[in-house]
Amino acid sequence: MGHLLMHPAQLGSAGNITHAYSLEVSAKDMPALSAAAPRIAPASTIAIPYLPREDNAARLAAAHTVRTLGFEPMPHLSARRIASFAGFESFIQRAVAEAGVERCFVIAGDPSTAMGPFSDSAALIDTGVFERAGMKVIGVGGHPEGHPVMSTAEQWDVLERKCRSIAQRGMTPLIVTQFAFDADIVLTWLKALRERGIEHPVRVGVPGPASIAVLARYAAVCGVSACASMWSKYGVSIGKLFGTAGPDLFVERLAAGLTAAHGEVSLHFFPFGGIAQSVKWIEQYRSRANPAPG
Ligand SMILES: NC(=O)C1=CN([C@@H]2O[C@H](COP(=O)(O)OP(=O)(O)OC[C@H]3O[C@@H](n4cnc5c(N)ncnc54)[C@H](O)[C@@H]3O)[C@@H](O)[C@H]2O)C=CC1
Ligand SMILES: Nc1nc(=O)c2c([nH]1)NC[C@@H]1CN(c3ccc(C(=O)N[C@@H](CCC(=O)O)C(=O)O)cc3)CN21
Repeated sequence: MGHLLMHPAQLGSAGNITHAYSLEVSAKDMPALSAAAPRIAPASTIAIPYLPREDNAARLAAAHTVRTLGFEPMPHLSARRIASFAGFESFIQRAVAEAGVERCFVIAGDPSTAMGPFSDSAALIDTGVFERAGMKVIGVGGHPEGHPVMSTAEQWDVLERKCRSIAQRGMTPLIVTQFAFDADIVLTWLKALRERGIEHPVRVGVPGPASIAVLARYAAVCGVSACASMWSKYGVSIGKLFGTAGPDLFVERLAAGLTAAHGEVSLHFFPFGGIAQSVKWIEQYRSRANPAPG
């Protein structure tokens, strides 16, 4: 991925964990992305979640905006929310034609039953629509905290199969994990992933700085655990469940724990507190990790 923008001297130093980060920005937040764009490295990946209240026109317009701003749009496709094969195929074809989309992220989605013909993300991959449209990278979800319906063995099996299918279709698999508040759980999961011989790049989901109330609400909506011990590890004391919290301790712990055995790892930010706040947090983290010489 040709967007090395840091000075070569910075590579390999502590601040490097934020290098080539990606951001998740929904269609309604495109004005905020445009405002923050000068502070984000050109060609950065911007994921566009498949939110239930947005339609395909809004998602395609967002992908176009991302491309126009000089970034790499990565639309999400939520298998269970897609009503028809034709709708799926035309969305992908239009994403390519109108926004030059080359990467997509597939996920089952939260509905307990499929609204159309696709009950899981493998079903989308197996249509062949992605490679026929010229897609280059397909992202799949990683679940370091576990999965509500699958056993651990099933999770690895499903992840391996999806990655194999993407590669066999001539595309590059990418694993993007659900956000989490406990870096140790992510490190353990990464090690297990590599021990299973899954060597594809991983983007670790990181919650952007936000009020603790907002973080707790997103955790609840997304089924992410946020118990007292995790809050405390995240740097939020239980007597102080107001105010805001950033991923400082999470990212520091992750960066400190990463070794060559964890393979290629970068960060994917969920800017729950707003795009500008996440970008500012990353700038501040970098300047702390890589103080200006002199
Ligand atoms: N702690 C939680 O509550 C978590 C929830 N999830 C949810 O699980 C989904 C997993 O997505 P992928 O990894 O792309 O799985 P996937 O598309 O690869 O599907 C794997 C298997 O899980 C089943 N499955 C997936 N989502 C389901 C759901 N919402 N209800 C019942 N069965 C489901 C599928 O039918 C399939 O058998 C996410 O969309 C998310 O909604 C994921 C991780 C954590
Ligand atoms: N299980 C699961 N489902 C998801 O949809 C999901 C994840 N996990 N993990 C990460 C991202 C985060 N996503 C989300 C989830 C919910 C909203 C949402 O409901 N937004 C509301 C505001 C909610 C609030 O502030 O409480 C909105 O109106 O945009 C947005 C993005 C999508 N993703």
